[in-house]
Amino acid sequence: MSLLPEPLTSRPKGKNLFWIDDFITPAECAFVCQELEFSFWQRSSVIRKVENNQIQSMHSPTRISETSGQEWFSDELLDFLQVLETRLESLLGTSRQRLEFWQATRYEPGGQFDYHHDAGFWEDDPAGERRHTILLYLDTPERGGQTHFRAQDVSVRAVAGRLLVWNNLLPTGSCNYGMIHASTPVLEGQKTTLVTWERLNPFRTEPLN
Ligand SMILES: O=C(O)CCC(=O)C(=O)O
Ligand SMILES: [Fe+2]
Repeated sequence: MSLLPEPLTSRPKGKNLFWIDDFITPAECAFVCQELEFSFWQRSSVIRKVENNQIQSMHSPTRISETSGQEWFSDELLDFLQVLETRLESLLGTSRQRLEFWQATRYEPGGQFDYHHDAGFWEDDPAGERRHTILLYLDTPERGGQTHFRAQDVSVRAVAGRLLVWNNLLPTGSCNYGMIHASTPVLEGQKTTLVTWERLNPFRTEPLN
């Protein structure tokens, strides 16, 4: 008999999203947060389409948080991500080659990410659109910080160890604008996440480490 809690999957009917509690253990959450403490954090950016369908990454008052990209992660954290990706490959039936590089995000009280779409920018990219968003909550803010899908009327609480996955695309492969979502303001405590996106085609040309 295992003493670890059984992972519990919640899948609201017809909503293109699900979450799994205890996808990683409290000890793993603590380990990742500790490794991230000494990572290099920068103000988070948003993606916009500008003239000629060009994509630009820019700072915006609609996103108040800090981001640390995988290029800043410690070797120990990269080793853990290998284990995590193996779990994700079997969960989603995908290959890690399709995953973008990981980003950590942290929100302090007042931090938020206003309503936006994760897809709709990469129809002409060789790696294709962002099919799935894969979001892992690493800590549990006392108040606020839910991921809110306003057109789906679904709000998911940030709980340490919870994995949230949603599909950004319609069956045709184009952006499902019904998956518009936000990270609602953190009101008390801190919210830290790890996020990646599964593209339709291979994204990584080199191994992780
Ligand atoms: O942190 C969240 O709850 C949502 C994050 C998000 O939407 C994103 O990183 O694209
Ligand atoms: Fe998003």
